Amino acid sequence: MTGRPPLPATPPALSAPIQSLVSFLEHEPDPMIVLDADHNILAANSAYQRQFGSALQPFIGHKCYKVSHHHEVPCDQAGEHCPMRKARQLRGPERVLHIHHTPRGPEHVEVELRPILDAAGAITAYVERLTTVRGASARPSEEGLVGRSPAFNLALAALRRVAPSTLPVLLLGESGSGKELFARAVHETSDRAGGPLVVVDCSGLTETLFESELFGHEKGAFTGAAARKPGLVETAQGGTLFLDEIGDVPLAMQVKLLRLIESGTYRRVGGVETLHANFRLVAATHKPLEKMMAEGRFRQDLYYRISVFPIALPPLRERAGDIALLVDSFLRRAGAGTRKLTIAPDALAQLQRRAWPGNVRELRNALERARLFADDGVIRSEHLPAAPLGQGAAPPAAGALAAALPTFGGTRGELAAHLGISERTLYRRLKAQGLD
Ligand SMILES: Nc1ncnc2c1ncn2[C@@H]1O[C@H](COP(=O)(O)OP(=O)(O)OP(=O)(O)O)[C@@H](O)[C@H]1O
Repeated sequence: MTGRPPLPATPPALSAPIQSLVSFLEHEPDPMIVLDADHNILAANSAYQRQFGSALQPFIGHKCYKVSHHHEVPCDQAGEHCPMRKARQLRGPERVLHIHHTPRGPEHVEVELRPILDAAGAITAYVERLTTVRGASARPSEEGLVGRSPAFNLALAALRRVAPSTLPVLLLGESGSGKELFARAVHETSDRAGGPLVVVDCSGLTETLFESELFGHEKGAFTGAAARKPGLVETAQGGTLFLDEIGDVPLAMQVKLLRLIESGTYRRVGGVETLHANFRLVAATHKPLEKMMAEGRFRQDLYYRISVFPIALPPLRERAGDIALLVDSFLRRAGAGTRKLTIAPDALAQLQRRAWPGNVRELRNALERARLFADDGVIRSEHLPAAPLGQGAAPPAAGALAAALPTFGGTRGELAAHLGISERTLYRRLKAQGLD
């Protein structure tokens, strides 16, 4: 009746309780495996065989770290977190985010490991449930978030923890580091994914505009209000409200925002009716909110409301290991439907050395530009924008300064201008490099 493929041959040593466990797991829709305390895979259910099984890589009787990571030693000896070790200590479940080798290539996989205890309380086996993470890709992808560096994985793991809850999320990161993409991923991984995601760019909105955009207005509320207009809070009903650049909300509006978040109610501009809001809040900023709070530029009560679950998004220079993956993804996106674009190794190396103050957005723009010059479909060094002098990644910048100093005939002020940095920065860098 099940129509499922039979369980694979299991080692004869399986005890009766473990055998019952295996047949129980067979009816689970998620991929699951049973492991012994020595990391050996004893059995796998059909869902696992469908998603992760491969004729080229047998798994029964093999070590989990060998199958999933191609490691020769357990994960904690290869620089990763081993959930088995923690589950053994806790004698309870442990969940981690790993990158696994799969028949499709590397994938972000959430691993939950549970120890199975016998009547005497001894651990007899472990059950591992694997959930493929959607919305973030560890291999080149034509859409969404891509990344697999430790810094990126940390932010992704935090996102996976918070997304299913109703807690507000605060995304902290430099411009172009992916805050909006992360906000989308929070929404899409939450149980509000079927509802709307409403993005509000708080920068550049005056007080009055902010209020009428957010809360809407009644007909005749102000000159030009010819009809009633619903606000973005109303549009976000049942979904997620993403307040981008929340650090730019004027002080006078911060108190209205606080009231909205605290009471869950609001009024349209010019209206008397109290409306009930129903949204999950995600906010983002590149500004130092704590410092602004200390200076009285950001309300403390609002800060504590929105910062329940902060996620720091790494700047691109802290995840240079992802540059090749991002480049590959953007070239696929740019070349979709037309010709295939590739990049020469030295051009890629050049991109990997850059500091990228504009982060992923700047990298994407550099490639967009470069492809217009790549007549034969290969992006080469000469197609890339020249790195601003003194602004590359640390080693070349240091080199640029040391090289410029003896040959530069002008004053220090002129040298600073030539390098595109302030005189103060120049002095600081000279001092740091012992060149002063
Ligand atoms: N991890 C990532 N994978 C793929 N693309 C990314 C990633 N991070 C950012 N991008 C791309 O970089 C660009 C900038 O990202 P995004 O708009 O999310 O940044 P931001 O931090 O919100 O920027 P800003 O603060 O300027 O609004 C977008 O085109 C986005 O698709």
